[in-house]
Amino acid sequence: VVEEYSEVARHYRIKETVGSGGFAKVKRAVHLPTGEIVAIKIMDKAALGSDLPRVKTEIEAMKNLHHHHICRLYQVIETSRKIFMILEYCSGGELFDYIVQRDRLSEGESRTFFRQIVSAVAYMHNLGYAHRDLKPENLLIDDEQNLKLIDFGLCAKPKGGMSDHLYTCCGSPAYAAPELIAGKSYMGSEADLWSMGVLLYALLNGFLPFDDDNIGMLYRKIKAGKYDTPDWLSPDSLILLKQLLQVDPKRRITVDKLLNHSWITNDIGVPVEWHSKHQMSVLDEDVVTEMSVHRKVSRETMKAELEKWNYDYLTAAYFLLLKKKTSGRPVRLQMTLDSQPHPVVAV
Ligand SMILES: Cn1cc(Br)cc1C(=O)Nc1[nH]nc2c1CN(C(=O)N[C@H](CN1CCCC1)c1ccccc1)C21CC1
Repeated sequence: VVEEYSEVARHYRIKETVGSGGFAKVKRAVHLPTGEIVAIKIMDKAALGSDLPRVKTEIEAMKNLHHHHICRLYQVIETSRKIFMILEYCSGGELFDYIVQRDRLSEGESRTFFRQIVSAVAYMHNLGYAHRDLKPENLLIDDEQNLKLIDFGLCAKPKGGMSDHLYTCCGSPAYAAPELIAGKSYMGSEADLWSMGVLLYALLNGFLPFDDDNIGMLYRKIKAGKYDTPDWLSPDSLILLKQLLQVDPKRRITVDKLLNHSWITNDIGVPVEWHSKHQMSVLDEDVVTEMSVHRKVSRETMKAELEKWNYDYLTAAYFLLLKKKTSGRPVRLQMTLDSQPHPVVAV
């Protein structure tokens, strides 16, 4: 087992497990060169079996998705038996647990979170991706109360663009759109909007619009599209829920219409900004300086290496130094294990 972790252990000190799912587990870790906290998603290739393509899908998608409300991928390490995804750490855990702990959220808090979800989904849809598994378990809260979207194993980027239809039935039943469970061909983007309706309902009520222990009954409820409307729901939120939980996908609201929807802009006044705050085209000069000095190479050499975006330890060091800079911490790399001078034995 040791050799499986040797590559990871060179740059990371692995801490406790924060989540374990079917074929993967997630551990908190420290990135030794910067001291930054990260999350490492560890998957055993043998245990993955036929699910291995999902991991490749997730990795390829995350390499193209750079957004402040999408969990960032820093590095990928593949050994003979394991795949390690080094990802952004969110200390607030899952939105799901946050809602459960509070029973339900106020309209104001629901709006703050929902705007962040709209921002991430609008960014994805405008890049031609559909998430297809939107639910509170896949939204993490970071240390600044920002939501970060995770789990892109089911996301799709139809070859023919967003107008192309998808066929694979996937995602979690309670959040699945009627056309998806009807087995019809469907648009990933339209299915995402339905899931956002289920999400908004869960934020505002603390329970699901369609729920049943019997999967057949659950499907019938979803296809009927009828849900309870507790008296604490405002008229505006009822209107928005109705536009999202439209059984006919062609009549369902699109994410572009959501950006300046009256419920979305209530009390805030401005539409949702979906463009990414992360820009990838220009490398940050301070970070390049620190890295080129630390590795004793010219800035040009370091820039050329970084622009390959290999998602190796250089990519991780770049992103984590940049995160330090934006958080106002010093842009400094510590000596890592392999570049540490060997301990001199005290004579
Ligand atoms: C729960 N929790 C409590 C604290 Br404090 C921090 C966390 C926490 O999970 N933090 C965290 N930061 N970054 C991540 C996580 C969890 N995490 C995850 O990717 N978590 C998902 C959660 N999915 C939701 C539905 C099924 C599984 C996961 C996927 C596979 C195996 C285990 C967990 C990442 C790596 C992106």
